[in-house]
Amino acid sequence: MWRRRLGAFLLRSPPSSSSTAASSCQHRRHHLLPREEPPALNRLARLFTSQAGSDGGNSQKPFIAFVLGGPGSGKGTQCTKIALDFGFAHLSAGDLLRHEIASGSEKGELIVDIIKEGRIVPSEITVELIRKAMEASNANKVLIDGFPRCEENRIAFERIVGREPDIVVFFDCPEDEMVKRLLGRNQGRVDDNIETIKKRLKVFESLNIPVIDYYSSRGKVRKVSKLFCSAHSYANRTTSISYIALTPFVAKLNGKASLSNCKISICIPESI
Ligand SMILES: Nc1ncnc2c1ncn2[C@@H]1O[C@H](COP(=O)(O)OP(=O)(O)OP(=O)(O)O)[C@@H](O)[C@H]1O
Ligand SMILES: O=c1ccn([C@@H]2O[C@H](COP(=O)(O)O)[C@@H](O)[C@H]2O)c(=O)[nH]1
Ligand SMILES: [Mg+2]
Repeated sequence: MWRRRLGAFLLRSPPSSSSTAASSCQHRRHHLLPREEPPALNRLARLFTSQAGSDGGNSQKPFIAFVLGGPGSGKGTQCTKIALDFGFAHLSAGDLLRHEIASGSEKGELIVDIIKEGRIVPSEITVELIRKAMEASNANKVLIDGFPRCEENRIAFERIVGREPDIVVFFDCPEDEMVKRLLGRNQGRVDDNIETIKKRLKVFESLNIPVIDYYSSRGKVRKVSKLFCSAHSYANRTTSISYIALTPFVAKLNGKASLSNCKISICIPESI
C-alpha cells in the first residue's frame, strides 16, 4: 500500500502538449506543470523499461540531472545526499557564483550585486562556470543544482554545452515553508533576508517555473510533491524521495538488470 501512495505522490505523468521555448528571462510562466496521476509501481517499471535500451551511462556523455525548486526548497540538502548515495558530482550554480565572488575577481563584484537583488546572473557567466566545473569533475553523473533559472539560461546551456538534461528533479515546496527555512538558515548569505527572499520568490515564479514547464512538456520532470517537500519529520528520510525520483535512471546507470535491484524499498508510513 505504501508503495502505491509513494508512487502517486512522486511520479507525475508528463503532459502531451509541447511548450514554446521563450527566448529571454523576461517571459512569464506557462501552465504546463506535471499533472497529478496515480501511477504506482507499474509506472515506475515502465519508466525503467523505457530507459533500459539506451546506452546504460557508458558513453562519454555524462548523465545530467537539473535539480530545481524555489529558494529554500531543499535542493542543496538533497543533492548532498544524492551525491553521497549515488556517486553523482554535485555542482551548485549558486555555490559556483559565490566562489567567484570569494575569488575577488571583477566578475565577482558584478555577481554579488545581482545576488543581493535576487536577480539572475548573465547566462554566459553561469554557463561557463558550470561547463568548467563539469569538465574538472570528469564525472559520468552530474547534479546541476539551481540551474537553469530562466529560459535564457536554459537555451544558453543547451547551446554551449550541446546537451539537454536527462532528467529534471523539481522540489515543489510550499512558499511559507521555504521562507521559514531561509530565515533560519544562518549561513551568512547576503540574500537570506526577507526583502531579498521576496524578490527571489517572484523571480522563481515568473522565470524559473517556465523552465520547469518546458521540461515537463518534454517528459523530463520528476516532481517531488508539496506534501513531501514540507514534511519536516521526514527530513532524514528525504533521500528516499530522491531514490524514487532517480531510481530508474540510477538503475540504468549502474547497468542493473531489473527493477528488483533498485533501491525503492523505503517505507513512508501511511500517516504522512
Ligand atoms: N526537509 C527539510 N525539513 C526541514 N528543513 C530543511 C529540509 N530540507 C532542508 N532544510 C533546511 O532548509 C534550509 C534550506 O535548505 P537548502 O539550503 O537545501 O535549500 P536550497 O533549495 O538549496 O536553497 P537555495 O535555493 O537558497 O540555495 C537549510 O537550512 C536546510 O537545512
Ligand atoms: O544559475 C544561477 C544560480 C544562482 N543565481 C543567483 O544566485 C542566487 C543564489 O542561488 P542559490 O541557488 O539559491 O544558491 C540566486 O538568487 C541568483 O541571484 C543565478 O543568477 N543563476
Ligand atoms: Mg542551495
